[in-house]
Amino acid sequence: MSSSTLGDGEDSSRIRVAVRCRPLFATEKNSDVVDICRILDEHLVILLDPGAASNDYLRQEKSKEKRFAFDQAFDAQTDSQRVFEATAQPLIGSVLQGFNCSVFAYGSTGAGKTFTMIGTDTEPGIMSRTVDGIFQHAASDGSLSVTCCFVEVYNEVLRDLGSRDGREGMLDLREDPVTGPSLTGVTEIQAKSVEQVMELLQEGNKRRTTEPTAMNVTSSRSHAVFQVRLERRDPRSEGVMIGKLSMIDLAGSERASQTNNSGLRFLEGANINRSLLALGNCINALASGSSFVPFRDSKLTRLLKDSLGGSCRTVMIANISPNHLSYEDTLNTLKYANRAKNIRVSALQQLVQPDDHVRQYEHAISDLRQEAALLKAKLVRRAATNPMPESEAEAGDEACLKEASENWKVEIIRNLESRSSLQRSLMEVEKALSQWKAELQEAKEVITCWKERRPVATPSRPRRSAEPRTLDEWQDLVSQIEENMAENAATRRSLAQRLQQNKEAGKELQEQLPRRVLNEDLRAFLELIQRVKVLEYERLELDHFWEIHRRQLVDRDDEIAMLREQLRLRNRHLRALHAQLPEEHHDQLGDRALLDTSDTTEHGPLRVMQAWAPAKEAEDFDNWDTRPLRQRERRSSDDKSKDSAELQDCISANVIDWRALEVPLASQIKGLAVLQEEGGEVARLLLPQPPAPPIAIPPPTQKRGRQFTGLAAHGVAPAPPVPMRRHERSPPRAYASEVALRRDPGPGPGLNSAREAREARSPLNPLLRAYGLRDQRQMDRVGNRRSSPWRRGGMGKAGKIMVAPR
Ligand SMILES: Nc1ncnc2c1ncn2[C@@H]1O[C@H](COP(=O)(O)OP(=O)(O)OP(=O)(O)O)[C@@H](O)[C@H]1O
Repeated sequence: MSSSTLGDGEDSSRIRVAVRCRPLFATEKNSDVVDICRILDEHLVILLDPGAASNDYLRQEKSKEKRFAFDQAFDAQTDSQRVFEATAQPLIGSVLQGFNCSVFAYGSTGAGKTFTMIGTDTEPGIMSRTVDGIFQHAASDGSLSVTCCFVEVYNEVLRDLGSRDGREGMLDLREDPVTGPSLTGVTEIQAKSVEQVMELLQEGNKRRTTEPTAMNVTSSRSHAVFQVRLERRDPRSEGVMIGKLSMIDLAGSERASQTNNSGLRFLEGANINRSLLALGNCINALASGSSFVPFRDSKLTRLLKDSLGGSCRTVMIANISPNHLSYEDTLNTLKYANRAKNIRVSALQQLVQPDDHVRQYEHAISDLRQEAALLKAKLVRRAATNPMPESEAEAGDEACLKEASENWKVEIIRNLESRSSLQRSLMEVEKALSQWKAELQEAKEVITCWKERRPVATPSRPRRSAEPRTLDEWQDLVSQIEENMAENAATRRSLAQRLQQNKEAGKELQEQLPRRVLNEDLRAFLELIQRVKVLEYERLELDHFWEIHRRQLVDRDDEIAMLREQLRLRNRHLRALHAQLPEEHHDQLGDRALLDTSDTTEHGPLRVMQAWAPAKEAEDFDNWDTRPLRQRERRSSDDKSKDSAELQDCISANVIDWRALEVPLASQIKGLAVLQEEGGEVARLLLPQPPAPPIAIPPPTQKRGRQFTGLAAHGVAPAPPVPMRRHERSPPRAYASEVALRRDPGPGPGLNSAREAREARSPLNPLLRAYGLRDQRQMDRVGNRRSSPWRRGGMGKAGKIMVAPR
C-alpha cells in the first residue's frame, strides 16, 4: 500500500471548523428567553453577555461578550443544504480519491447535532446528503463499491445499529497497524442506491439509545458513527483506492449534572463526558503537535483513531443554542471548537497497487514454503522415532496443517479477546446494578418516611439536582428503577451465559491444539500467547471479584450501622421501661442483655462485632443506672417523673422509631445469633443470671488511667496502674482493665495462698459476689474467656455485653 499527501491548499492541513446556531424554539420565544448569538459574515460568532441581554443591571459591568472566528458560521436561517455544501460536500472528492475523512457534530443537548447530521424526513441531514453526493459523483463509475455501517458507542460499549438486534449486538474493536481500527462482526451493507443507505440510517436511528433529558425530549445518549467505505479502481495507476468517510453525531457535551438526570442516566452522562473528554484530549494533543495522542482512553477515540487529524481530513460542526440560559454550554462548545482549529493534518491517500498485492502474496508464499519445509522435516523425524497412526499421516498434508494452525491462532485470540470484552461489559452492568440498588433502597426509604410522616434521613450520596418532589414522583422513580434493574439483570444473565459459552469454546480450542498445530515450536509459541491472554483475562476477572467483594463489604457496613441504630433504640426503650415500671412489676421485666459501649474502637476482622457496640450510646452510658433495681427504687419521685416526662417528650416529638423497636431482643439480631451458634460467652451472658445478693457498693474512688466502665458502674475502683512490659504495651482495649486487674501485686498477711490473697484484694470481688461466683477462676471457667471468640480470633476490642442485675 502506498501513500501520498493531499495537497490541495491550506484547508487540507488543518481541521475545518464550522459553527451552526439553531433557531429559538416557539416555546423559548414565548418565554423570557433572549437570543444571545450573532453570526456575522458567515465567519464571526458573537456571544452576547447573558446578563446584559437579560437587563440585569448588576451584571452589565462585567461583560461576558465573546467573539470567535471560524471557517464557517451558520445562523439560524441557514438550511441543511447550505451547511452540507460548505462542510461535507468538499470531502466527497477526497474520499473517492482514497483519503480518510470525517465530519462530526459537537455541542450540548438540544443544540441541533442530530438535526444537522441525520436530519428529518423533510430536511435530511449531512449523512444522507453525503451518500447522495457520492452516488451522484460516481454515477458513471462502475468500479465503485460502497460499504456502510452504522454503530453507536453507548456507555463505553459499541453496538451495531445496522443489525435487527441492535441493542444486543455488541461489537469488538480491533486495531490493525495497517488498515486501522475495524469492527468485528458489524453489519455492513453493500449499498447500491441512496434509498438503501437512507433505510439503514432511518432504521439505525430508531434503534439508537435516546432518552428525554431536561433539555431535550429525544436526547441521544450515545455517539452515533456512520461509516462509508469506498473502493474504486484508479484509472491511471490501476490501483484500488480505498477511502473511508466517518460521520459522527456525538452525544450532548453538557455536564451530566445539568441534564437533571439521576441513576443510569447520570452514569450515561458520566460515560458521555468521559468519551468527550478523551476526544478533547486527543484534539488538544493533535493541536499541540504532541507525539503521543491518547486515542486509547475511550472507545469513541479508538474507533475514530484514523478519522481524527493525522492521516485524515476532518470537519467539525459545533452546534450551539442561542438561548441565554445555555450561555455556559455554548461558550464551552465555542472554546472547544476554537481549539480544534489548531489541529494540523496531513491526509494520506490509501492506494493499493496491484503490485502490492503481488508482493504480499509472494511474502506469504515464501513464509508458507519455509513453514512447510520445517514441518516436513519434523514429520520425517517423528515418523522415524514414533510412527504415526494411519489416519494422522493422511491428515498430514502440509498446507492443511499450516492453515489449521493459523486458524487455531486466530480463533483462540478472538475467543480470548471476546472473553475480556464480555467480562468488561459484565463489570459495567454489575456496577450499574449496584448503583441502582442503592438508589432503590434510598427511594423506598424516602417513601416509607413520607408515608409515616417521619423526617427523611440525610442521604448517603449527594442529592441530585432533580429529586422527585412528590410522593407520586418518588413512586414513579421506584418503578422506573425496578424496570431498569430488571433490564440490567436480563443483560447480566445474557452476558454471563455468553461468557460461559465462550469459556467452553475456549476449552475446546485448547484441547484441539495438539491436533491442529503439529509444529512443536509454533505450538509452544501459541501456548505462550494463549497463556498471556488467559492471564490478562484472569486479572480482569480478579478485579471484577474484588469489586463485588468490596461492594458486599460496603453493604455489610450499612447493615451493621442499621443494627447499631436498632440496638440503640432498643436500649433506650428498655431504660425508659425500667424508669416507668412501678416496683411491683420489676420482676416481669426479666433479664435483658444491655450493651456496654465502653470501648467501641474498631479492631479485628469480624465486622459484625462492631454492631454490638452502639457508638451513639457511648456518651449516655456512664449515666446509666446499672445498680440492682431494688436499690434504684430509692430514687426520688422527681427523678421518676423526669424520666417519664422525657419518654413522653420522645414519643410526642416522634423521636422514637417504633418500627425499629419491633426488632425484639439483642439475641435475635443476626450478628449475635451467629456468635451464639459458635458458643462462648455471648450465649452465657444472654442466659438469666443468678440473683445478686444485696451488696454494699463502696463509692467510686478517684479515677486513674483507663477505666473499665462496667466495673466503675458497680462502684469498683480501677486497679492501680502497673507498668507494662514492652510486649504488653498495647493489649486489646476491651481487656486492658482486666489485664490490669490481673496484675495485682502479691498476697497480703494471713491469707492461704497467693492467688486467694490476690483475689481478696482484687477490686473484682464485689462483682464476683454480685453474680454468686466463688473466685476469678470460676468466672474464667463460666465465661470461658480464654477460648472466647475474641481471644481465638484476636478480635480484641468489640463492645462488651453486660447483664443488668436485678
Ligand atoms: N437548525 C435547526 N432548525 C430547525 N430546528 C432545529 C435546528 N436545530 C435543531 N432543531 C430542533 O431542535 C430540537 C433538538 O435538536 P437535536 O435533537 O438535533 O439536538 P441534539 O443536539 O442532537 O440534542 P441531544 O444531544 O440531546 O441529542 C429538535 O426538535 C430539532 O428539530
